[in-house]
Amino acid sequence: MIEVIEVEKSYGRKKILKGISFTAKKGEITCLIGMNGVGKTTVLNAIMALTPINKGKILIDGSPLDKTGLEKITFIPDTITMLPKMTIAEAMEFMNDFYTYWNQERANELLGFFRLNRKDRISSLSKGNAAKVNLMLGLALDVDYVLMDEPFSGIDMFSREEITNVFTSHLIENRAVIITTHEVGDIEHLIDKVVLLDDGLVTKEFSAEEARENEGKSVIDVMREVYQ
Ligand SMILES: Nc1ncnc2c1ncn2[C@@H]1O[C@H](COP(=O)(O)OP(=O)(O)OP(=O)(O)O)[C@@H](O)[C@H]1O
Repeated sequence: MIEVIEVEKSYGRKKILKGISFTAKKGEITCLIGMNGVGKTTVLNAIMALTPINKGKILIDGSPLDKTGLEKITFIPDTITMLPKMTIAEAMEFMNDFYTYWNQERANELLGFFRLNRKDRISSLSKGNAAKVNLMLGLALDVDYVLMDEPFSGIDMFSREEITNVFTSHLIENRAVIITTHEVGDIEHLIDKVVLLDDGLVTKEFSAEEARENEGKSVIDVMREVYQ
């Protein structure tokens, strides 16, 4: 489990996170939802220790973040970080050389799943295919925790569909996934847990299924209540 406990973060004098707490469990997709600029990426960066926090704690499987904890997590940023001149095959080789937990079999399966051509250059990819390569590179690591920053942002409907299909496949099962988004739309049915962020705080953390079954509310219904 990832536990984010009372985390505070300022950039200069601007306080972005004012004491954020939530958990993300294995076998669940946790969705961090909030308007643009609320601090979703900052939360992911804090979990990955890419940005120092001012207060609070982040625990991975009960322990503070250290090198071992970080090796259990993959962070899939919202833009591809591979060199544009690389082919997909070269990007895969790079990941294989760099990461102990790279799983070539899983990478090949993801390539097939997304119908990607390993000879294509990163620079020649459409936005949708670049997003798929990005996901393939992150998901091919055999790690328990997957952080995805806006995986659906700015891509067409069919690519979105293919990407959502990955979430319901065995390629994800048993991992803890944290996704950030500012629009829930067509991923609503995939989400197990919702964490709503507003003005530096978690305004609500709830199970999507419980809201549906107990209150007959969709995630969007709950968001309307909280934000309006
Ligand atoms: N390195 C930085 N230095 C200063 N300010 C920053 C830095 N990174 C982010 N910010 C500011 O912190 C706030 C939160 O940014 P963040 O990217 O975490 O938001 P977000 O919720 O992910 O937004 P979006 O949905 O637009 O991606 C924004 O006001 C942003 O301008």
